[in-house]
Amino acid sequence: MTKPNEVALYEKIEVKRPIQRLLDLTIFFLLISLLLYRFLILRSHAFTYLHTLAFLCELWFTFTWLLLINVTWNPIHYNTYPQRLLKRVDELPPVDVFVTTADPVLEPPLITVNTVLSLLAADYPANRLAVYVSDDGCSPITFYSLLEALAFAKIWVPFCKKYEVQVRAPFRYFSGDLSFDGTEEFQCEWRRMKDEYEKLRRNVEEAAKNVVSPEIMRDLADFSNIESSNHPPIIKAIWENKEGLRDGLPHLIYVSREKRPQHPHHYKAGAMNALARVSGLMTNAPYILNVDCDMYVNNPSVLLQGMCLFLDPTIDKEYAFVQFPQRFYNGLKDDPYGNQWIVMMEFTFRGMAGIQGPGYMGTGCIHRRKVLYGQSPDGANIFGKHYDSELHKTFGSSKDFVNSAAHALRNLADYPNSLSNSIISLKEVATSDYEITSCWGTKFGWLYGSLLEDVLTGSEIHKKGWKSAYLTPTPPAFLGCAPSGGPIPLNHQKRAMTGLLEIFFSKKCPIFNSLFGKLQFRQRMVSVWMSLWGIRSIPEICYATLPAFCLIANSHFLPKIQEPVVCIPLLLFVFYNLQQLLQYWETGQSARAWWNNERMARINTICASLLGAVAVALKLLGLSETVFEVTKKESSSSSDDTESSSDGDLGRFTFDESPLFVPGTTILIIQLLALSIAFSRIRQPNVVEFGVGEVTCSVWLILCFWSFLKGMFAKGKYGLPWSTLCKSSALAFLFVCFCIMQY
Ligand SMILES: O=c1ccn([C@@H]2O[C@H](COP(=O)(O)OP(=O)(O)O[C@H]3O[C@H](CO)[C@@H](O)[C@H](O)[C@H]3O)[C@@H](O)[C@H]2O)c(=O)[nH]1
Ligand SMILES: [Mn+2]
Repeated sequence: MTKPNEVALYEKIEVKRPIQRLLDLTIFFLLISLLLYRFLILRSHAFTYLHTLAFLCELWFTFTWLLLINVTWNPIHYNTYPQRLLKRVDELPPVDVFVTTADPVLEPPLITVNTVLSLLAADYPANRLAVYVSDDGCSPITFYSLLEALAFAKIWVPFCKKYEVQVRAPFRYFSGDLSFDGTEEFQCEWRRMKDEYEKLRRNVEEAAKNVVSPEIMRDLADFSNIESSNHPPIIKAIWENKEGLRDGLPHLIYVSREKRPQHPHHYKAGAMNALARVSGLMTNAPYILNVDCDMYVNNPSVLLQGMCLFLDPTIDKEYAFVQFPQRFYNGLKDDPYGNQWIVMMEFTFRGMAGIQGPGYMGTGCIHRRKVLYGQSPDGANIFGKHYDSELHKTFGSSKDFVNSAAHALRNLADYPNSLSNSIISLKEVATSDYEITSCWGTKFGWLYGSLLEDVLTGSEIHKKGWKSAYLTPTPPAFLGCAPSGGPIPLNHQKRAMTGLLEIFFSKKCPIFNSLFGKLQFRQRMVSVWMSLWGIRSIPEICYATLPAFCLIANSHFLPKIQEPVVCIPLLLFVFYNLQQLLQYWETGQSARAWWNNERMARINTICASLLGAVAVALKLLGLSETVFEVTKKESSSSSDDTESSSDGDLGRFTFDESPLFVPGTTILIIQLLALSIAFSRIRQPNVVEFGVGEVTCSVWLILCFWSFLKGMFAKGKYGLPWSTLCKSSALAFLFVCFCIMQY
């Protein structure tokens, strides 16, 4: 598909990475050799637990390596031609945009406001765009902030379009200085805009501190005496583009779905489904873009870019969704928390794009509405029928909604476009018990059952045979806020691992589910690779204890330095790290960034995945439910964002009492004890069984957990709390006793 085509709106280009492929295969070959070596040892010597455990772990590493090669083997790049699109298409299709926010404290409203402003100002006809904000926190402050945002949008949007501003989230735009190349008029307007934005910021921040004037309180009457987890639905059209002006402001709608303690609300997936229904009644656009509240539009042409893939006349098979990468604006130099995911996006998502398509990442994605409503590529619905007169059984009891869904499924554009759709229907579809008799969340929509509703929803779409695309425009399409510190990224990671394991242990497990479905074989392998991420902690922790075990019990699991086979693990170590390093260089990052990510990967698997596995085990045993903990977003737009930490502390790892830090601290203490015991033995060289291999592994692990080592001696949030140190020391002590018993 690389032939240049005059009429095509996009083209797909294979990305050539011969060195990566060569390294992939070399590493695979070395892993197989290591397995062979292990196997021969097990056969020639008597059975030992040590070698068996090492063999099993290495078998696992080899298997996941093979899966990873499958993921990254055929990277694809898409080029899009929005200019051709504008010439070819008279009327662009409508798009509904969903923004989700859940907690005005963890997600400061100013962040949501900026995201909404960047969406209202996107390059797309205003009469074809509607922005829906879902507020799961049902917060008057969020609502009030949106009212304020609207007032500012009335001057901000024309300003952006007149001067072709690139970054349309004001907090980012005004974080830089005025460049003095503009005309005098521009400079004057720039200053006025900046002042107005400052006013908006102050109002929003003061509202968050509950300093709201009485007149405003009148607007907020609906929110009085409301609990965020127990309230009726609140739906308000903040702005309606009544005259349908192309250059006006898009619709802006606030939605807070009903919540009642007796009905599960299914977190974000539940919010998205409620938005799908509300927007179905109001605008019913055939395309839906969704972003998290912190993901602002960084490239104003994103919607046009996406449309290039949906509207291409030469296309043979439609795309179900177009995913943009997750990129972050608050990334620190050299990625100290390993939370910028640049390599992961570039290698794995681009790789998936070369198979059936990238997974859905939950944000920065444009979907076809009918696909979310469960339609298959051949037009059949979830029951395999092409026309269903009993849609109400699927979509719930609202006749108006069923009618709108029928329109969407049949690609009809004549849906009455009015925000003033009867308020009774609107509230009906946003109630907390609406879904009870329907298939929402079970057969279509955003699916329930995992904290990673995105992975689940995306892979169900692929299973129907749909493909998806991955667009990586420059400048990046969206930018969000990456979690930083210590506890926040680990919690974030733990939630992801929990979600993956929930999928793995559910009826939707990619290994068995619809084994003969329309999922391409290699895409199935991608799903398996992804869902297995959650259990990586177990082999990794086992393997991480092997060198320590050997040092204490005076034994060895790696070949000795004088044996020729030592070159297998040695080369494996060299080539693996070389390949990783090359990936960081290829994406324009430093060696330091590579190292930071390498150590964070160890910390994440050993700490976060393990606790994710525990959470899922408790869920499977029926002891507790998994909870979607919203990630804290820092409002770097506020003037007092320096957070009392000096520059030198930027990127420094922080700790709290969370059990997340126990596994890592334990592993570290074990290595330290093991090394000291080993050194005490070196004085009697003829009895020493362990070798350079074991010592190197142990030292490597200490380097990976260096921030924990520093945490042992630091104070405050930079120090490991006593309780964690005690728990970990006790566990490490038990381990050492166990090893000494084997000696
Ligand atoms: O009950 C809830 C909980 C969360 N959210 C929203 O969900 C989004 C994601 O939450 P966040 O805490 O930022 O999670 P992240 O891990 O950063 O999100 C990633 O992971 C999620 C789960 O896979 C995806 O849904 C997201 O799109 C993806 O960015 C935010 O907009 C929240 O406001 C709700 O609307 N309702
Ligand atoms: Mn997020």
